[in-house]
Amino acid sequence: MRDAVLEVENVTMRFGGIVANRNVSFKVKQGDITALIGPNGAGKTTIFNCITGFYRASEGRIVLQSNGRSCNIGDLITKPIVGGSHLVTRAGIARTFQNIRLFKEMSVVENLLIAQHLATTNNLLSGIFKTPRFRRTEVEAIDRAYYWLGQMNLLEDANRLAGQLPYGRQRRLEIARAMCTSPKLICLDEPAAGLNPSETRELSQVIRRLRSDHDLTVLVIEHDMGLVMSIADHIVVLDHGEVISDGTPSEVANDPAVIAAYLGVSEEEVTA
Ligand SMILES: Nc1ncnc2c1ncn2[C@@H]1O[C@H](COP(=O)(O)OP(=O)(O)OP(=O)(O)O)[C@@H](O)[C@H]1O
Repeated sequence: MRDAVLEVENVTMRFGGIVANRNVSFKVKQGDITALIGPNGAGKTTIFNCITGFYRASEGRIVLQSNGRSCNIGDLITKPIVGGSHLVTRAGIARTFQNIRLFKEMSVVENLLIAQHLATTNNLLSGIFKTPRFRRTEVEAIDRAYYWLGQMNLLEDANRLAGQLPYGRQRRLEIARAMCTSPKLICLDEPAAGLNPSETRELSQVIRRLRSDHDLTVLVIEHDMGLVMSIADHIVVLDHGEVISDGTPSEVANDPAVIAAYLGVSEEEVTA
């Protein structure tokens, strides 16, 4: 049986009086494509923000297994002085956003180089003196950027401004940018939002290839059920901030609690 690369344990997230997530627990297994689904406002993005270190969970633990070590996400972001979500990226979690967040006035390749600067340990002095290590990491960063442009079929766009790319290409560039940090786990927040059917099919191939060719584990929030059912090995369903179902796609699709949540009726009405 494969190990879990990520364990979310009893996570509760409050914003003042609003409880966005309550006692959420699930595991993401190494090499799986896990989908997080649920109606609008179910708490999916909030749990993503806790996993990727943008929020500190009010209660509970999130643990990533990385290079034989257990990394507690809460500890990484609250580490004195140096703590922050960049340490989560360094530990091996990368993400994309529901609303594309590229540097639109920069070129495509510059977007990929900036992402890698966050993940490297070069400091100001090595930059000023252009040490051999600094030069080597710069060359590696450029090589990695072009490698991922190739993988995402974006090589011809390398020197265009990111904001000028068609929407579907911007989505692929976001994935390339996340992959440039060499993650173990990539978290994709609604990657198919705004894509047409042929772009969505291309995206599902890209996600499958990431897993099969790059030893990657994928956690994806998605509303497009066609995409979810075609790529996911494992689905976790949230409703009103809580996990209401967790299993294989067929288990979840036949779960009365899930059908009720999506139809907005009670579970008894579904089973009646
Ligand atoms: N920063 C915040 N401050 C206050 N309330 C918030 C904040 N972020 C989210 N919420 C609330 O938490 C709940 C869960 O929101 P969240 O965005 O996580 O849901 P979601 O499942 O991602 O929704 P969608 O599918 O519409 O993106 C909602 O009631 C939302 O209004």
